[in-house]
Amino acid sequence: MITFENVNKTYDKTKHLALSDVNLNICKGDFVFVVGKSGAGKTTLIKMMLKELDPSEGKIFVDGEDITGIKRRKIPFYRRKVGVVFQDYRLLSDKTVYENVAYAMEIIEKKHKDIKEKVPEALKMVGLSHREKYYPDQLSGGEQQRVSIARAIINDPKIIICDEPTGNLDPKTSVGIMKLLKDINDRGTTIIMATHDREIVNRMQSRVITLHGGKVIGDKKGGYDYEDSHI
Ligand SMILES: Nc1ncnc2c1ncn2[C@@H]1O[C@H](COP(=O)(O)OP(=O)(O)OP(=O)(O)O)[C@@H](O)[C@H]1O
Repeated sequence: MITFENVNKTYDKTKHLALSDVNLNICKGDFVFVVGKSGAGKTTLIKMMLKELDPSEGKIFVDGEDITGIKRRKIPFYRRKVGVVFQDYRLLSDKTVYENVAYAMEIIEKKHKDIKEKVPEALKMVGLSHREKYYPDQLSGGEQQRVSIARAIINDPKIIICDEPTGNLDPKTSVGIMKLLKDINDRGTTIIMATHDREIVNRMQSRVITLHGGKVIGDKKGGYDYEDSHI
């Protein structure tokens, strides 16, 4: 589903490699954590999957397509395959919960009838049917993150990429968000999640890709229990 082949990234030609010879293969339906200390390259890796950054060298394939070669005008079509969840939710403050989720369908010109049918379904899935008419600033952090997850799934992406989705949430709320992401994964959506949260990684016992200094230094199923002292 996602393949990195010999990917290198330098932001500045005179500086070090932000990613160095990264080779990865993520399969359909995987739940993958990307971990590593600050500056390890997690965000760089994620931005490449979103086609916000291109590798300096190497290739990235997503769902059989070489995304390094996609023309600029085709990028919005590529991004429809990928849902995104950020640490800071990124909801539109002047739109209600319903409107925030509906907007993701409106911008790709989905029919009004489909929007009316699908948005309530997505809000039900994330447990927020009763908050449809609320604005983001009337919601807790956990509720705002649920809205952003509803927005991420509304166009049925094959992949959801999460950058520190629990970074602003307390442990109990984080557990609820992880349960929701696991439910979405159980329905067949591939999930890639960058996180610093060891407890969550240990609890999930899923695949963990560890980056250090831009290199993949670990890739195995289990917890965040690397012997490597600098992680
Ligand atoms: N726009 C940029 N220009 C120059 N260097 C950058 C840029 N963005 C990131 N870097 C460098 O690339 C390396 C990897 O950064 P990246 O943001 O991917 O790490 P990260 O693991 O996501 O860190 P964090 O956990 O703090 O978000 C770091 O050395 C960083 O300084």
